[in-house]
Amino acid sequence: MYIVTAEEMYEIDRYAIEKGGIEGKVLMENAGSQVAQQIIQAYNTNRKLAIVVGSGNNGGDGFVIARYLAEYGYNVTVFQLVADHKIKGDAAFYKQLWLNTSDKLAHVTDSHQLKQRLVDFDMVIDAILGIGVSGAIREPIRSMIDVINHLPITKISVDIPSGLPANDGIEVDLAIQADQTYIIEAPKETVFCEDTSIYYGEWETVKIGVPQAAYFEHTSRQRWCKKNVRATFPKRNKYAHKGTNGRGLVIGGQLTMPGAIVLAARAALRSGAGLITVATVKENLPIVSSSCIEATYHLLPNLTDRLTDRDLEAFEQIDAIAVGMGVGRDESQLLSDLIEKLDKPLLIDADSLYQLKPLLETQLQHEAPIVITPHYGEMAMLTDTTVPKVKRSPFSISRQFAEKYQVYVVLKGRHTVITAPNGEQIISDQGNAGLAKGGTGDVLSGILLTMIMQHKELLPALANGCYLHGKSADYLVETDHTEMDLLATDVIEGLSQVFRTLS
Ligand SMILES: NC(=O)C1=CN([C@@H]2O[C@H](COP(=O)(O)OP(=O)(O)OC[C@H]3O[C@@H](n4cnc5c(N)ncnc54)[C@H](O)[C@@H]3O)[C@@H](O)[C@H]2O)[C@@H](O)CC1
Ligand SMILES: Nc1ncnc2c1ncn2[C@@H]1O[C@H](COP(=O)(O)OP(=O)(O)O)[C@@H](O)[C@H]1O
Ligand SMILES: [K+]
Repeated sequence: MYIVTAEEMYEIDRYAIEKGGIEGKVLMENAGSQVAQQIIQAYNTNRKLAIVVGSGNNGGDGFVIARYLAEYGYNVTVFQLVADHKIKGDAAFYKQLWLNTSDKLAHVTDSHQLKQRLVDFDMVIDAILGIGVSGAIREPIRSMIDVINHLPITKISVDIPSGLPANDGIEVDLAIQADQTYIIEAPKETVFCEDTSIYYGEWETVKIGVPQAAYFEHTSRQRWCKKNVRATFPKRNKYAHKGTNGRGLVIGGQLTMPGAIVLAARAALRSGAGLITVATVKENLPIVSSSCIEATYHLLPNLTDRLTDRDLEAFEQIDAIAVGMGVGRDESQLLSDLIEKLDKPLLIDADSLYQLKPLLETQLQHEAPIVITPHYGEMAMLTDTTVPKVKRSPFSISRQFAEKYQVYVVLKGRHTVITAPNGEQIISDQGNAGLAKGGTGDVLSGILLTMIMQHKELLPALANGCYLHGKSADYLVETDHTEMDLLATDVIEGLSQVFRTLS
């Protein structure tokens, strides 16, 4: 499933019209009829429906919906919130079709009037503003949105809750708080941003006949589903041996944080790595090795000093490295050596992201790919901004960072945004609030390390790793656990169930 900005959606519509040969009117008819079908399936006909329409094509969709629902037997009234001359083009055409069969069109020009008129209704269908919204919401629409939000009736938005921007990075002024949104064709970026997803309520997409080719040409952002995992997950070779399944190195677990590296190592092994070596400090060897007996060990005097020739030689056999889980935040020569002296795919997580920050000022001398896995706080630190700004702009901040430093970015959260150095993006929205607990990020790093070693292409590798991690948590809260008691170690154990669903 593709995810779009407003500009991309307009380009996609244009493609459908100009190259696909589908008239704009047909697209609007399809949009309205498809939304009406969804409403027919979800809500019975004894409801009294108000459809509020604005000046643009979103309002045009509203007139089409009105016609279909009235034909089906609903009691429908359309409230036009703008002057007649503002309704133009296809929207005006569908307004006329509505008037040909119904006299239930009321002009409402102020919010008091709207409030009085809507008290008799059970449900309001919001076709006031679509993706064409720009700037602060102007009066009288502003007060009207406020009135609708305060009505104790079901609110259904068409395409996008009116007032909400489609693109990330824009501060929300005022928007309809919908119970349900029927999104036309493709979810917009704000569906997946923490501060804005709430406005959509439940959401579903309706297809209106836009050719897939339009998406290939105009967007490079998609939501990762089981279908994508199945299509890209590498098959286990019958004749595989441990060497062919990847030799990974995890570096971390200083004195006060031995658990972090155990979680990463065990998660890497559970997700299919052939061999995992844990590089950690001598003092922690007993606890770490007894918790992960399948791994091999490489001892380091501390986790910040330069790597010796002996270390570099030992790491030469390694296919990929993950560093940062419980290494502490002191300045690190070790991280610079990993970047400059070992040309292996390198995943940088947790504390090592703090150590990476000063190194970003000089060009990163690393041919093999670098993957960083920050949560919002770490991303805010890396980009000298605030957590609220990262939450508002997860797509754009990730893209700017990935393109500027030519790294892969896995920005972790309820919706994890994965970005390639060329700006291509994937959203992974599996998982639940049970994952909001210390250690789950370490588990993700271990899983991602294995995926990096086993896939040919890195973006699907990272997306598949995030899918496994989130799906394991989802499976666990549906069976033996809840969002309260779920532990990072459980997420490792849940992986086997997820693998079963993939075969
Ligand atoms: N071919 C197409 O373009 C299709 C468009 N569709 C619908 O059309 C919508 C987009 O249509 P439009 O581009 O006409 O955009 P809108 O329907 O969002 O309307 C934009 C108009 O709203 C008003 N407006 C914008 N910002 C405002 C603000 N801050 N305060 C008050 N009023 C404001 C302005 O009059 C502006 O011209 C989509 O969301 C979707 O619902 C669908 O019908 C499918 C096909
Ligand atoms: N509410 C949530 N819903 C879904 N996933 C979540 C939620 N909270 C956290 N996660 C996931 O859990 C992991 C937490 O990582 P992180 O914050 O680095 O944890 P830690 O550093 O303690 O191991 C990330 O993969 C994130 O996407
Ligand atoms: K709307």
